[in-house]
Parts: sequence; C-alpha cells; structure tokens
Amino acid sequence: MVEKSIVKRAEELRDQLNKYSYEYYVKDSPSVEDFVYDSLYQELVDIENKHPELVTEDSPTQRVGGRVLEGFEKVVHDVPLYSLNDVFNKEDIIAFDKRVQKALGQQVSYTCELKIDGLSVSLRYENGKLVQGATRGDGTVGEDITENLKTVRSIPLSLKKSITIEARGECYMPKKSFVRLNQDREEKGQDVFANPRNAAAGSLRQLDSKITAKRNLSTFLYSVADTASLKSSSQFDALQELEDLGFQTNQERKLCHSIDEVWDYIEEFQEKRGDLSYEIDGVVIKVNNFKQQENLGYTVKAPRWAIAYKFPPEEAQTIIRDIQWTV
Ligand SMILES: NC(=O)c1cc2c(=O)c3cc(F)ccc3oc2nc1N
Repeated sequence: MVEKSIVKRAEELRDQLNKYSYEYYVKDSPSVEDFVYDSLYQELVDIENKHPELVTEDSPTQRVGGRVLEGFEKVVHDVPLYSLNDVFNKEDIIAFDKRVQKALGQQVSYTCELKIDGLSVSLRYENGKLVQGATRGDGTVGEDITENLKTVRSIPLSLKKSITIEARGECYMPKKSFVRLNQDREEKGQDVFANPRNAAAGSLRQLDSKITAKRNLSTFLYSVADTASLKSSSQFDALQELEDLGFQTNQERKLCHSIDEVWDYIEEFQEKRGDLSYEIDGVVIKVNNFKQQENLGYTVKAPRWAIAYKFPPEEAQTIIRDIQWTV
C-alpha cells in the first residue's frame, strides 16, 4: 500500500503538469519556465517508476508511448466524417446562400472558419478521458492512431468536464516545424516533405509514436460527432464550448450575418494567409444554427449546410499579385 502522501503528491504533480502543458500548448501563454515543468515532470517519473500502480491514463508521462505497433487497427465511425463541397469564386458563394435561404425560408447566419490544411482526426472521450483517436479514413472507416495523437501536446488527455463526447478537428504541422523538419531531413540525406499537410500525415502514420512525438504537431478542433452531446445550439457557440472543455480552437472564426460579410472574411484571409503560422487552403462557411443544419441535412457525400471556399494554390496567388503590380 503506497503512503497517502505519495499518492497525493503524484495527483498534485499530474494536475499541475497538465495545467502547465495546457497553458503552453493550447493557450500559447506558459505561466512557468521550462525548467520548472521539467523538474516536476522528473519528480512524477520517479514516483511512477517506484510505484507503477500510481500511473493513470491521463498522466503526462503517458503521452509518449513505449511500444512500436505492427500496424493500425481499423475504427468504424458511428457518425460518418463527411467531406465538404468546394467552390472557387464569389458567384458560387452567392448561389450557396440562395439555395440555403430558399430551402429554409428563414434568415440565416453563417460561421466562417479558416480551412486548416492538415488531416481530419476524431477524438473520443469517455467520462472526460481520451480513449481513442482516429483518422478520417474514407469517412466511415478510419485508422486507430491513439498512441500517436496522445503525443500531440495540444490534445487534452482529460477534459475540464467528465463528459462523453467525440470531437473532430484538424491535426496540422506549423510552418516553422515543417521548415525545420525538412532542413533536418535534408542534412540526413532523407526525402523532404512536399508540404506541411504531407508532413503531418507522414508523422501520424508512424508506427513508433516516439517519432510522432518529435514532430511538434498541433490541432484545431471544430465540431463533434453528435451536436446533442453539447449544450450549444449553434456552431459559433459550440466552438467556444469546445475551447472551454480544453480543446484548441482557431481564434479567427467569425459569425457573419450576410453573404457580403462572408465575402469580406474570405478576402481578408486571402490577404493574411501568408502571415499565419499554419497553412490554410481556404475558408469553411457553415450555417450557424444547428436546427437549420439539421433541416438542410446531407447529400450522399457532403453537408448541404456547409461549403469550402478554396483559395488558389499559394504560388498561383503570388503570380496573380505580381501580374497586378505589372499592369
Ligand atoms: N479543415 C478545416 O479547417 C475544417 C474542415 C471541416 C470539414 O471537413 C467538415 C466536414 C463536414 F462534413 C462538416 C463540417 C466540416 O467542418 C470543417 N471545419 C473546418 N474548419
């Protein structure tokens, strides 16, 4: 039987370390220096080595797994992860708005979000604890990459409320990490990744999660499998609710009350795209109200209540800008 004081100390350390990790990786505002985190982490490792029975699923020491997998198990998504229909110009945005207004016969507000160029992932929590992480796969069957996703520091191992929920979002590699990784690979004579999205996908497909742990991946969560698992009745509120649960959400979201506002948002981020610390390939426009989303429903492959506006590929955009200058 382990002394009460040691059990208590281990619990204190776990909570403190998870709080520091949340501040650093999710809020991007650490409250302590790295050496404070490292010494508390080492103290917890020492206690857990002496008393393995004190190790819990959500201990920060459990983020980097030990074993190398033979392969990935399949995961069936009870609620499919659909893909989005893409549009490429303002006329199609207006047509989308007209279709939605006609179908609903009501006023509609839209939540606009940046379209993160990463990998869709689904995170299942039971009583607030992370139990499974999976890729989108073909939307119905994905791969179990729990071990790898646990190494992504911005993914909480336990939520701020002990609820059962399946969150969905994008796992991505920040631009700086992508450049550093390719420099490192070049020096070692290894193939470089074409873009951050491929680098993130390659990092999440590692059978050895110790490699994934070094790739500095991050996440932006943007929805849940079943909106009934949330208190919110709209997409915009749901993003705040996900943030309050401890997830990282993208702060550039905007609630728009007209398609003109949507277009302004698109133009704003077509300009700002190069300044972001992560790659985006467009903007996702969603009917905000969940009841209205339900009324609109889905086609075989995509929701009728959301559309993805795709930016021209980055190099093309630079060319366009240069042409404008020469005219
Ligand atoms: N890459 C993204 O940043 C992003 C992607 C999607 C989706 O793929 C997506 C797919 C659906 F069927 C419904 C809503 C969605 O919302 C989304 N929202 C986002 N912000």
